[in-house]
Amino acid sequence: MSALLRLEGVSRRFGGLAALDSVSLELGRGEILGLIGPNGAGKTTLVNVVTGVHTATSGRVTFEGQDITRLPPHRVARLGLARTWQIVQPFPRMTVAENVAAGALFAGGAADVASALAAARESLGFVNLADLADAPAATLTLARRKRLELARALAMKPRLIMLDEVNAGLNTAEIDEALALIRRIAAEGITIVIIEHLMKVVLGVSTRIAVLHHGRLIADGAPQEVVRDKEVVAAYLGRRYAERGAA
Ligand SMILES: Nc1ncnc2c1ncn2[C@@H]1O[C@H](COP(=O)(O)OP(=O)(O)OP(=O)(O)O)[C@@H](O)[C@H]1O
Repeated sequence: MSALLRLEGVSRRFGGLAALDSVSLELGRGEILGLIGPNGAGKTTLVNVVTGVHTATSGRVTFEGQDITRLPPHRVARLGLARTWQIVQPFPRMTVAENVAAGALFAGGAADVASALAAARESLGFVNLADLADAPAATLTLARRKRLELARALAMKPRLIMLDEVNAGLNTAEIDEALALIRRIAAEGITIVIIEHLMKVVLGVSTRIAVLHHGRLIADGAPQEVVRDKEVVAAYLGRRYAERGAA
């Protein structure tokens, strides 16, 4: 089966810093890839390079066999590749539904405003925010703004969704809800890349884990193998986590 997303030797430099250093990675349809690594490892940069926010300094990115390395964000979105942003910034005066509809229009998933608003209400229902559809986005709590962000990405009708720390700052009950929601997204047939620091979430949903460290891919494989990998433990998880995990 051909890969849905493929990165071949992708590097991205910012001045003298290699935020991504020759990363090669393949993602198959239906996978849930947990992308982990320390702060500054290059995770968000990888999402930015794939979604056209930044252009790779070298290397190649293909989506469903099409070269997307130099496409701008709206063209990437129109191919069915949606993402969430780590820092959630909805248009504050627009309603929750209007914010989500804007995403559907951006990605070309809706032909006009009325169908974009219909798609928005559907995805707000999916993330359990339907009752706040007509509230101004500025009134939402952080946890709800994160769900709005997810709804906005889902309204684009993506085949692949890249989730950048959608669960940061949630409490235990909210984390369980988030896990259930990610599984429901996967059950819709949407392939997922999830950047996440909460290992409970990463291990709870990922079918595979990839680890970045200083812009390099240092591990990529089955979750239980990756979390025992010596380099991953040294760079990110720490010995205490590994001992707890093994126990
Ligand atoms: N636009 C930019 N200009 C300059 N440097 C950047 C830019 N974006 C990212 N970087 C740098 O690239 C490196 C990788 O950053 P990135 O945000 O991708 O890491 P991350 O793994 O997502 O980190 P975190 O877990 O803290 O979100 C960091 O050193 C960061 O400072």
